[in-house]
Amino acid sequence: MSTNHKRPPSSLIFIFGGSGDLNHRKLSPALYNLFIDNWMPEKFDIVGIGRRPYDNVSYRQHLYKGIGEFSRRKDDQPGRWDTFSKYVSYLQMDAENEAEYEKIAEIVKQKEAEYGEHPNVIFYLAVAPQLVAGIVSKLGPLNICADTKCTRVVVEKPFGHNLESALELNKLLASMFDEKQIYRIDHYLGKETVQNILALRFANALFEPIWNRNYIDHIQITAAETVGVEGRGDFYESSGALRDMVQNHILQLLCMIAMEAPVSFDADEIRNKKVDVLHAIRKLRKEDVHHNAVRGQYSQGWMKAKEVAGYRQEKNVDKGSPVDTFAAVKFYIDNWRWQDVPFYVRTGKRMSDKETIITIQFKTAPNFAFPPEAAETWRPNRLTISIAPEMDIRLRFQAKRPGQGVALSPVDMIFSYKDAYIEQEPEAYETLLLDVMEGNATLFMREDQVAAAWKVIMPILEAWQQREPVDFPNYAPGSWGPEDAEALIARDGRNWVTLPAPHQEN
Ligand SMILES: NC(=O)C1=CN([C@@H]2O[C@H](COP(=O)(O)OP(=O)(O)OC[C@H]3O[C@@H](n4cnc5c(N)ncnc54)[C@H](OP(=O)(O)O)[C@@H]3O)[C@@H](O)[C@H]2O)C=CC1
Ligand SMILES: O=C1O[C@H](COP(=O)(O)O)[C@@H](O)[C@H](O)[C@H]1O
Repeated sequence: MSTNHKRPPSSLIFIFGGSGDLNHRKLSPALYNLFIDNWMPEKFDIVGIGRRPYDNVSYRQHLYKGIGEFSRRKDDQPGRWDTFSKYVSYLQMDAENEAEYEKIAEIVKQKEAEYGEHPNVIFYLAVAPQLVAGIVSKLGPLNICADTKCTRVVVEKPFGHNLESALELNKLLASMFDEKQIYRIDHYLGKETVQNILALRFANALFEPIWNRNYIDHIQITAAETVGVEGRGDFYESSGALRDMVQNHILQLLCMIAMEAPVSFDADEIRNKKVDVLHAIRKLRKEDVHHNAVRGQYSQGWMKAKEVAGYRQEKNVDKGSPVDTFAAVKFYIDNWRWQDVPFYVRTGKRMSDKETIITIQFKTAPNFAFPPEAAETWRPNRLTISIAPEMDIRLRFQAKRPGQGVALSPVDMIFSYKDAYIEQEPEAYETLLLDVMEGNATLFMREDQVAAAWKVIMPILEAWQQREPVDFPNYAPGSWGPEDAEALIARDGRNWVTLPAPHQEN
C-alpha cells in the first residue's frame, strides 16, 4: 500500500440515493477502494440517505454485499471493511421534505466540532433526475460553509431530462453555488482508457498529423451491453438509450476523439476544446432524423441459453412502451478537421457482447502496387481503442505473410493494459470521487457542455416523440440491434466493427 501521497482534505460526504443501485454497485465500492489505497482523507465520514428503513448495522451489511459482488477487490483485505464501515452511517429521510434537512445541518455541525475544522461537505445526488432540483433548492438555504465555499454538489447524469430542464437546473444551481462547487459527473470520463485517449493523441507526435479528414475515412463508437434494464424500469421509462448513453457518455467520447489539441491540462482549457466539438456537430433537421438515426427495443428471447424477458415485460415498464433500448446515429462535425467524415455511434442493452470500443478507420492507401492476388486481403489501417471490458489499443496494418510470393494479411499491433502494467487500474468512480474531494473539476462537465450536448440530441428526441415506433420490439436479445442499424452504415458502403480479433476480416 502506498502512503507517500498527499491525501485530500477532511471530507464529509452525504449520498442522496444511499440506498440505491448506484451507491451499492459503484460509489461504496469506489470509496472503500480509495480507503484501502490510503486515498481517503485522514478525517472523513460518509452518510447514506434514503427513505428505506435501514439502521447503521443493516445499512453497512447491505453495502458489504455490494463490495463482495461489485468491487474490483472484493473483500481480500482482512479487517479493512470493519475499519472503513465505522465511517459509514445511514440517515433515513424523505428528501422531498424540507423540514428534514435540519438533520443534515446538525450532522455537519457535529462533525465540524469533531474534526476541529471545516471539512469539505460533499452532497452526492445519486437520485433520479426529477428529484435533483428539489434537493438542490432545499440544500442551498442551509448555507452550509457559505463563508468557506467548502460545499460541493455532485450531480449524476442524465443532467436534466431535456435541454429546457437542463438549462433550468443549471440556473438553479448557479443561484445557490459557484460553478466551482458544482460537479456534473459522467463516469466514462473517469475511465482510465478514456483518459488515455488524450495521452494517445497529444503525448505522441505520430498520430496527430494524420488525425483528420485527409487520412481518416470514418469513426465508430460502440457502447454495447448484454444486460437489460436490471430492475431500473422506472428510471429507464423516462430515459431510453439516447438520453441514458448518447447524450452524455458517447458524445463525451466523441469529443475526446475529435477535439483540437489543448494548450494545457487546465480544466477549462480541456472543456473549451470539447465544447467546440459539440457546437460543431451538425444538427439534424427533423425530416432527416429517420435517415440518420435508428432506435430499437429488445424483445423477449434467449441469451447464452438463458431465456430473458423483453423490455416491455420488465418490472415497471409499460406493456406498449415506445422507449428505445438501442440507438444508433450518424453524426457529422462541420469544421476543417472533420468535414465529411462520418461518426457512427451506437449503444444498446441486451446486445451480443459487452464492449465499448472506438474505431478510427483510415483511408485506403492511394495506390496498390502489389500483385492483384494480394488485393483480396487488403484492408485499410485501423486504430481500435477498447474502453471496456477489454482495455487495449490496436493498430491494424498490412503485413507480408511468410513464404514465397507476395501474400498480404492484416495484423494487429497491440498495447494491452494488463500486459504493460502491473498496477491494477482504479475504477472510474474512484478517480472521480477523489477528484471531488481534491477539488479538481477537469473530468467533470461544465454547464455549457451539458447544454451543447442536449442541443445535439434534441432534434432526434423530438422527431422520435412525434412518431411512435410501429415495429417495437425490433431486435432479439443477443443480437447487434435492429436491422435498420446495419442499413444505416451499410448504405455508406461500411459496416459496424465488433471487438477486434487479431485477424478479423471486417
Ligand atoms: N445504477 C447505475 O449503474 C447508474 C446510475 N446512474 C445515475 O444515478 C442516479 C440513481 O440511479 P440508481 O441508483 O440506479 O437509482 P435507484 O432507483 O436504484 O435509486 C434511487 C435512490 O433514490 C432514493 N430516493 C428516491 N426518492 C427519494 C426521496 N423522496 N427521499 C430520499 N431518497 C429518495 C432511493 O431511496 P429509497 O428508495 O430508500 O427512498 C434510492 O436510494 C440516476 O440519475 C442514474 O442515471 C449513473 C450511472 C450508472
Ligand atoms: O450511465 C450508465 O452507464 C451504464 C454503463 O456503464 P459501463 O461503465 O458499465 O459501461 C449503463 O448500464 C446505465 O444504463 C447508464 O445509466
